[in-house]
Formats: sequence, C-alpha cells, structure tokens
Amino acid sequence: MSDALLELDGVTSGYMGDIDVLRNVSLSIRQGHISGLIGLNGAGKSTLFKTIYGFLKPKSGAIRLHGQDISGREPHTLIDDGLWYIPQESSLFPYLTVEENLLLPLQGRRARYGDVMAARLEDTLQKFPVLREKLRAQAGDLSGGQQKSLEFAKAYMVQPRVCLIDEPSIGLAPKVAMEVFQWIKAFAASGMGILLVDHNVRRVVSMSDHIYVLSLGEITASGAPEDFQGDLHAQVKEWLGITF
Ligand SMILES: Nc1ncnc2c1ncn2[C@@H]1O[C@H](COP(=O)(O)OP(=O)(O)OP(=O)(O)O)[C@@H](O)[C@H]1O
Repeated sequence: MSDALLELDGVTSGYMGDIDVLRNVSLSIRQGHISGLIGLNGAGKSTLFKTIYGFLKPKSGAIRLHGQDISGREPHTLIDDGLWYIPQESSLFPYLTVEENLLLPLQGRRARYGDVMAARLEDTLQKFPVLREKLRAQAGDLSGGQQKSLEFAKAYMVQPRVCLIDEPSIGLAPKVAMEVFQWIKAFAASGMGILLVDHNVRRVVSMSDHIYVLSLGEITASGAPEDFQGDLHAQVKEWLGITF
C-alpha cells in the first residue's frame, strides 16, 4: 500500500469539451515532504491545483486523499478531510478584519475546532507576529506581504495534512519571499505534505524532496533534487522540451 497522503493516478482534465489540459498525470505527496512542480507558463500547473481541489472534475483517472477517491468532490468537503489550497490569487475577504479572516474557516467547523479556536489563534499570532497589531484592520488594507502572511496564517489555523501552494512568492519583495519559503519549510517540518509551484525554479528545486516537471499537460520528468542539480538552466530547458 502506498504511503502517499495525496495521490494522482492517470488524471486527465480540462475546461471544455475534448480539449485536455492535463493528460494522464500521476504524482504523489507524502507526509512532511515538499513536492515541487515546475513547468512553463500554460503548462497546466494551476489547472492541476484546480483539479485536485475540486474546481474541475477529472475526465479520467483517480485522485486519492488518504487512500479515498476524492475526484470531483466539493472543495469545502476536502477541507474537512485535511486538504487546503493557497491559490496564486488572494483567497481573503478584503472587507473582513484580519481576525475574522483567520477565524472564518474554523467557525464553520465548530465540532472540530470549537475547543481549540482561541488557543489556535494565539499560537498563529505568535508565528505571524505582524498580524497581531493588524487584527482589527480590514484584510484589503494590508500590504501585499502582510496579505500573504494572512494567507499562510489562515492555513496554519486550519493545520491541514496536505497543502497546495500556487506561486506564493509572485509579486513579493525578495525579503518577504524568503519568509514565505521559510513558512513552507516549517509547514513541511510539522508533518504537512506540500505541493509547491513557484516561478523561482532554483528555489523550488533546492527546497523540495521530490520534483515533477509538467510540460504541455504531461509529467515529463520527476525525481529527487540530487537528480536535478548541476547546470539547472540547461536541464530545465531539456525537461521542458525547449530547443533554441
Ligand atoms: N478557465 C479556463 N478556461 C479555458 N482554458 C483555460 C482556463 N484556465 C486556463 N486555461 C488554459 O489551460 C492551459 C493551462 O493553463 P494553466 O493556467 O493551468 O497553466 P500554468 O502552468 O498554471 O501557467 P501560468 O504559469 O501562466 O499560471 C492554458 O492553455 C490556458 O489557456
């Protein structure tokens, strides 16, 4: 039996009719591991996230979370089963305060979180101190870096078993981006399984336990980071099928 938390087995998916954006994609995410996904613009990385998280229903193949097939399940039910998604675009409610944004996912799940909500909030504010002084501020009034902190703090509040993270460093100053990568490492160190996409390929390769290369909707290479060291620039071109 596989020890993967999340597993894709031959998944084919797309937005309309007979146009397949993802073709026969198989990958797995293990506890405490970062799986890095790299690919050119338009390769299908965001489509892969949307398919796993239930926004798109696979045409074929299976997506298993803790061994259960979740293909096509509603996103909110996946949260209950320990899956969380930090999308490239904001998932915050801009007119709610920082505190309301943090508590919202837990308030809808009182049976699970009712007893731990206050302690979880305090723990989260210790991990993300910048948010403590902004608790009563509207999320939409925060800077870009603070909003990204809030996205990760929200995930920390829920403490999922698997976290999908799409382009977390895009548009951030280098210092803030470094902080974001530290949070991701801390998430994995706490036992979370991570699927990470970022345009900073060198960073993704250096911090992942396993790499997948997605090219035109197909996984064209995969392996341990050691297999991906050396002349990264030339290798990336080869994996992605770029010839000049
Ligand atoms: N809502 C949609 N409807 C139809 N086609 C879409 C939709 N979203 C994306 N696509 C198409 O699916 C393909 C893959 O796009 P996707 O956004 O998944 O790629 P990506 O690897 O995440 O690229 P990027 O790095 O630019 O975000 C592209 O050809 C894109 O035009």
